[in-house]
Amino acid sequence: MNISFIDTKDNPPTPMTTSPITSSQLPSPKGKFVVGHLTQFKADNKHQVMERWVEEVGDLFTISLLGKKFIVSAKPEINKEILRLRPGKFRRFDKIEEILKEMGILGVFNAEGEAWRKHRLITMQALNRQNVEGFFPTISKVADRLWTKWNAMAQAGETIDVQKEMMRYTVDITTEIAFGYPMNTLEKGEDVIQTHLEKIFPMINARITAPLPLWRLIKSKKDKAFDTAMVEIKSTVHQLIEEGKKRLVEHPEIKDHPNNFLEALLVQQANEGTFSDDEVFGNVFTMLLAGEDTTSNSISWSLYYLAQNPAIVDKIRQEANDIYGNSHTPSTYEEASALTYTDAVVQESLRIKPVTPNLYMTALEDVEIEGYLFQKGETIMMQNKVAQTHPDNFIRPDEFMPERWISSGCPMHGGAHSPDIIRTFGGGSRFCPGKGLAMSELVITLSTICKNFDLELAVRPEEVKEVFAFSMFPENLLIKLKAV
Ligand code: HEM
Repeated sequence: MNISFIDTKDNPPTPMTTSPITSSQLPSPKGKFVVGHLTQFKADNKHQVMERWVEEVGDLFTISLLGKKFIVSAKPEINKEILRLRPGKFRRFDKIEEILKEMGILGVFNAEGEAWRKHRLITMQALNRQNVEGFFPTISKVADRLWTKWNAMAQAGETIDVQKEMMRYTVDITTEIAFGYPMNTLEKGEDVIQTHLEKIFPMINARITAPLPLWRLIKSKKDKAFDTAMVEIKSTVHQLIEEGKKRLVEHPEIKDHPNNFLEALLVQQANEGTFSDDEVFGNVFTMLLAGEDTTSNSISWSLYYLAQNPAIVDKIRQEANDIYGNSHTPSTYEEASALTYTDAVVQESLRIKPVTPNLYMTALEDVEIEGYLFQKGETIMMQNKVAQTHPDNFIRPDEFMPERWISSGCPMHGGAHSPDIIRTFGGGSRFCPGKGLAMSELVITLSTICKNFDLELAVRPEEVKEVFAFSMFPENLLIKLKAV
């Protein structure tokens, strides 16, 4: 049975000067009796469902999932303020903390309040500019491996399953940077850690978005496989922690120049004793969780557009030839940093296809923002992609135009351009600390690919679907390559 909620799209509630609007006064899309909007929300493209609702009822509304009310906000000024008011007045949706803790993961992503600060500090140090520069040889080595592999695939006329390939590529980079584990899934195929991670990541998403925690009552085959994978990963990382501690004693100079994130955490643990082994594990695992899918899916989305825009590929190639003409990949961090056109391509891709189109936050107290009152305990599902692809903020928003990020020579000069509303990396004090590393990986990878190959979509553009599972990825993205 369908019931009608108030639809106030043509006549939205406007904040009065004296009493702010509360969630009970907000409109709602049409839902179903008892389950509310659950049936539509269960889809793996729930971000698109919510974007459709924004078109139907406006940019601030409520939905109901099994009787629990959630606020959906696509208002950039409200979302920015919510992100800014953490950790004091808002927190990440508590289900994320609950699920990760249940899995034995305690790190910067799911810590809150004061506990979060100590995790944040060390994460920021480990991912600072100097260390990102130090990670360059790892990225460059794996990019070179990608070139070797894709060159062979191009010669053989093979079709490339981009998302799958990019997962392997970034897991190789991230595991080495996170804990010095030299994985080579690109060339050697299956790796025991990779196989476990492939079971763990989708399950985290499934549990965070599950309406009921059924796995606590009865364990499915997948739940059992997940438990085994978690035990294996923990034992591997704890073994690496022991080896790292030994290295630190044998080579005290590591204290000044930790080679990876795990070593940086162990130095902190030895100096201040503020981190338990479980917290060291939690943060190393968080690096994998936060840094892998996001980066690999962002590269995949960029390739989706590049495979349809040979003129942009030409420009990236031209820039690569000018800067590092004789090698397959940039040879130094300085060369990679000079790839400004490629950087613009990356920024455009992160604008138009943010792999994190939504972020969920809960109010820790009553907070009034822009005439709306968010009450203690209410959860706000922020839909940030909407503003990033809206004509008020970006001229011709649905077109892939890297030039909009280059101020000199920008053909859209004078048109709408609001870089401040981009939330692909979040905002406020919990802004993504891995942005520098991610940008570096993206630029080096795209430059390497375009310098060496012409790309062509092997499917029609409309056959590539946006799917959301912890982050948003292009399903069915197949391309063909031709070596140049
Ligand atoms: C294109 C790639 C990436 C995207 C789009 C991305 C996006 C995000 C977003 C949206 C958040 C939440 C921010 C907020 O709540 O305000 C976040 C948090 C985080 N990201 Fe990233 N990320 C990327 C890559 C990385 C990488 C490579 C790493 C590290 C290896 C990383 C580590 C983290 C961590 C540790 C947090 C939690 C920070 C905190 O809660 O204080 N991310 N990221």
